[in-house]
Amino acid sequence: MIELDRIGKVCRGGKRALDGVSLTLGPGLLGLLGPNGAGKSSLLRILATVTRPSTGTLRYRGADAVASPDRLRRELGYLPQDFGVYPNLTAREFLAYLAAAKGLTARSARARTDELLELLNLTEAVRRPLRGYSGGMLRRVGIAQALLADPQVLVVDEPTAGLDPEERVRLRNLLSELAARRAVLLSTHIVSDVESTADTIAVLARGHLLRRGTPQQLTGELDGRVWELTVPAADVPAWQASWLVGRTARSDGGGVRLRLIAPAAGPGPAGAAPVRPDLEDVYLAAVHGGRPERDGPERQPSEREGAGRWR
Ligand SMILES: Nc1ncnc2c1ncn2[C@@H]1O[C@H](COP(=O)(O)OP(=O)(O)OP(=O)(O)O)[C@@H](O)[C@H]1O
Repeated sequence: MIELDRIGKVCRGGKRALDGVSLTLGPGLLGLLGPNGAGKSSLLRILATVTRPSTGTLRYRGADAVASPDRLRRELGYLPQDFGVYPNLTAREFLAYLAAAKGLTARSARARTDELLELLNLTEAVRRPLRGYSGGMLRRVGIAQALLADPQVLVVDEPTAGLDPEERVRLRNLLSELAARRAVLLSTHIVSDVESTADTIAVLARGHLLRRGTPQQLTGELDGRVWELTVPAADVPAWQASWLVGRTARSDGGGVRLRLIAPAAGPGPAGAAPVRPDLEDVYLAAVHGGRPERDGPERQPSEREGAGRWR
């Protein structure tokens, strides 16, 4: 449906936000994971044709969408990260205004607005000005505006930022439902936003696409590389210096349970138990290359230390 081929973006001042990113987007939910500054927003702005790539091509249904963006613009809904509203308008007035700007007739705008207010559970608040809405309600208004033209493609940039856990779950479920009938791209730095709902995951860091696949494929790639063991609390910094440490948890006996991600499959440290990799491990391994967080990318494990250690 949408093909990005070797997309690069150099920002004003020379900063390279994206470098050679190739990605296809089809029906279903694609979760774009990456830390702050990875280039997610830059990629989404290019997809939404708000900005042009410096290099590479963007194609929609086979046609060049940089040279001729009209069709993609008509068929794409976009919720930017810094989505703003007119605080004195009600949700209905705001959506009606945007529907008019998108060229919907007054009649279809009214029908579509009512439908979306219902879908996004905003009917009760419909007479109140937007300035009194919670963060979660405003995100839902943001999703509603992105859905006004019943888009084939929905692109949402960090939509769960600032939401409480309940609102986060509701939004996650809604996006998953919407992805049943269209292509949805959801960017986030929070693994749990996409863990149970994404059909495909892509991991972006430092402007590069590091991984892409189904959650099963990506976790399968880490088989034999994730370990857990309990260590005394005082030893945690030493482990963190030589291993990529994922989740930690206090254990009953006063120690700390560590989750270790090795750069390659091999024997784990003495006393460690192999565990099933999850998407958080995939994300950390991709972003840090399986190395301890403080290490530079060129570091290699010494043979004496075994496959798992980087010292
Ligand atoms: N207009 C711009 N001018 C200069 N640098 C920019 C511009 N837009 C983005 N950048 C830089 O490009 C890199 C990628 O930014 P981008 O906003 O795309 O990342 P992100 O993954 O969306 O992160 P965040 O979640 O923090 O917004 C960052 O280092 C950012 O500072």
